[in-house]
Parts: sequence; C-alpha cells; structure tokens
Amino acid sequence: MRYLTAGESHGPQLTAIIEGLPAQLPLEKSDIDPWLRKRQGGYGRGRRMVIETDEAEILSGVRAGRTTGAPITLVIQNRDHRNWTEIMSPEPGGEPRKKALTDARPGHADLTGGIKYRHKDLRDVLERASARETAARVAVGSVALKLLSELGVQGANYVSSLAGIETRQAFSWDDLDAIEDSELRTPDVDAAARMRERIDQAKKDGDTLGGILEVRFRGLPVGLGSYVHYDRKLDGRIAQVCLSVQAMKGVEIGRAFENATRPGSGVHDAVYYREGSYARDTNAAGGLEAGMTNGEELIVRVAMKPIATLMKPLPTVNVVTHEPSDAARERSDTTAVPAAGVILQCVIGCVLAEAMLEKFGGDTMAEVQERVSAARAYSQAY
Ligand SMILES: Cc1cc2nc3c(=O)[nH]c(=O)nc-3n(C[C@H](O)[C@H](O)[C@H](O)COP(=O)(O)O)c2cc1C
Ligand SMILES: C=C(O[C@@H]1CC(C(=O)O)=C[C@@H](OP(=O)(O)O)[C@H]1O)C(=O)O
Repeated sequence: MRYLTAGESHGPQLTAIIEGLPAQLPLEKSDIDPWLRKRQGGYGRGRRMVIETDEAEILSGVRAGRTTGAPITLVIQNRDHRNWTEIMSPEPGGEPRKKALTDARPGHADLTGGIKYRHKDLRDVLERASARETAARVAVGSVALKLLSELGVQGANYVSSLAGIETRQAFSWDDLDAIEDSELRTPDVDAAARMRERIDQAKKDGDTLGGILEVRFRGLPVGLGSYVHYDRKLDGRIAQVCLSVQAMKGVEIGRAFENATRPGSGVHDAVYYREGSYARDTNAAGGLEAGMTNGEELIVRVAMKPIATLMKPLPTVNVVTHEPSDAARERSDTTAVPAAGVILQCVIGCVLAEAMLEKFGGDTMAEVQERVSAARAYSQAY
C-alpha cells in the first residue's frame, strides 16, 4: 500500500490517492468522516476549525461499499477556499500580491522554505507546509485503520501530557469512550481541567503550547517489520511517519527514555509459555523487538512542539527589506495537541497496514484474512 497527498491549505481541496489495497474491503464514507471530524476537534484550536466541516468524497476504487482493487481517490473540500479564490488562483498576474507574507515566523517553514524554493511571498511556502495537509493523511489513515480492524487490530490515542500537565490515570482500553468524549483527549478529568486553564492563559498571553501523545495498537500479529533490512525495521518506519507530521519532534517506543536509566534486568520483558501460547508479564519494549512486532501492545509516544505562530510575536527579519520586524501573525491554533493524537494514530495505522500487506498481502481481503489467521495460529503453537 502506498499513498500520495496533494493540495494547499486555502486551495480548493485536498486530494489523496491510495494504491495497493486488496479488493473486497468494506469501505464507506462513514468509515472516514468520523476521523476527519475527530482531527478537527480538541480544545485550543483556532477559528479555521469553525469554518471547515471536513468530509471525504470517494472518487474511485470503491463500488457498492467495497474496494475494487483499483487506486482509491479521496477528496476533502476546503470551505475556506471561497475566501481565498483570488489569492490562491493558479492564473498568472495578481501582482502586487494580496496577503503576501514576508515576516518569517520562527519555528515555521517560512524562512527556510523561502530560501529553498526562492519564494519571496512566504505564503507560497506555508500553504503546503500547513498541517491542513494532515486532513488528507487522516482520510488515508482511516482506510488503513478499517483494514486493520478487519484483521483484528485495534488502535487508540490519547494526550499523555500538555504543557507539562500529565494525565495521571494509566491507559486502559476501557477508557476509549471517555477519551473520545474529552476535548483534551484524556480520561483524567482533573488533568483536563488544568490543561484547559493553561490553554486559556496561553491564549490570553498570545502564546502557544505543545505536549506528548501516546498511540497504542493491540492485536498485531508477531513478526511485522524486519530484523534483516534496516529500511524495513518497523520501529524506524514508525518513527519516520511520526516525525513527518507537522510539529512532531521526538518519538519514543514504549518507555524508551525511562528504560535508558535502568539496568537491563529491570527493563527486558521476561518470556513464559502458558496455556498454549507465549506470554510476557511486562511490556517495556512497547511491542517491538529488533524492528518487529512481538505480539504485545504497540506503544508509541510522540513529543509535539508548541505552535509556531505567536500572537505576541518573536523578533524576525522581513525577507524583502531585511529590516528587523515582528513575526507574522496569522490566524492560528493555541494548541493542537489533542488533534495530533488522531493524526498520529492514522499515520502509524498506515505503516501497520503496509507491513500487514507486505507479510500477508493478497488480491482480496479473504486471502489476507486467511494468511493472518494461519500466522496467528502458528506463532502460538511455535
Ligand atoms: C493539527 C496541527 C495543527 C497545527 N496548527 C498550526 C497553526 O495553527 N499555526 C502554526 O503556526 N502551526 C501549526 N501547526 C504546526 C506547523 O504546521 C508546523 O510547526 C510547521 O509546518 C513547521 O514544521 P515542523 O514544526 O514540523 O518543523 C499545526 C500542526 C498540527 C499537527
Ligand atoms: C487548517 C488546519 O490547520 C491549520 C494549520 C496551520 C499550520 O500552519 O500548520 C495554520 C492554521 O491555518 P489557518 O491560518 O488557515 O487557520 C491552522 O488552522 C487544519 O488542521 O485543518
């Protein structure tokens, strides 16, 4: 499975093409849209999310609620485009440009992207650098998650901490509804209240906030990924997609940073054979050993930096005059930490779906399902 996304933040639409999915996967718009809506949610987002009501159109590769085996095209309209038609027009002319951005924002793509592609209107950079693009990746991810769920794999994401305020409750699969119901994506009501206050304060101060997301998957068969080839190691591939999401700056598999402070005897997960299958009582490895799934829950933790656009701007330079100036103030989120968990679950879901199809792939879902079941039975009895 592979995919490509295209589209600008204020252009007419986002487009994604997915290729390599088996035929006969049940797939409907209602499998995709709830993920798009979840990605728009979360306390601390800006006014753009009031304008947009993201939904997907399925333009190819699906008939009568099932994949055909052909490439799948998904489209999400940008409602805000109607306010930007002239500015975003592909037609030549339009100089001097309206809404040109020349005061590069530290922490955003503006300055480096401008130098790289020789743009002096930094809007040419930010339109594609913007995390609006993640709507297309979430649409793709929702399809990957549907495939995984048909193969007995379930995922979750929650906010582990926001601006240093930690979810104290240990993660439980029983808390999925509470996480969905929380606009901070945490089941810890007390932590959510403190996070909300902190976001309100940051907004008043013209500041922004980051945090740490945790994504989990259970039901993964043993042996996805590789210990043989560096570029097929699943830990490496997961880290790559996580860091490819706008504003993600660190990835941890399991409790990697805490494990680094302990002796091996207190870290590695002892193995037992009980009631006809292999078992571990601990999961410090976070479900991955030597670049492969080991059958335990996959645990990925990701650090998101604070949003780059500050309403109380940092010093910068105007790229046309080279004079000192204040960084541009664009409409912006105060924090997007809750939304980021949704995006991360989707992009990791894509990697897992790809790894599943590499190991068990076939032309139809039935073939893939048979192969996954056979592998599960084998790894228990082994
Ligand atoms: C869901 C989401 C929403 C975001 N919203 C904003 C925003 O409103 N303003 C902003 O400056 N950055 C926002 N960002 C982050 C920038 O897109 C990102 O920092 C920028 O593209 C530079 O890339 P880098 O941080 O990965 O280095 C958002 C990121 C995510 C994941
Ligand atoms: C549009 C989305 O997020 C945007 C990501 C973003 C950025 O710089 O990354 C900047 C803001 O764009 P705008 O100025 O249009 O409000 C966010 O709203 C989205 O998540 O769908």
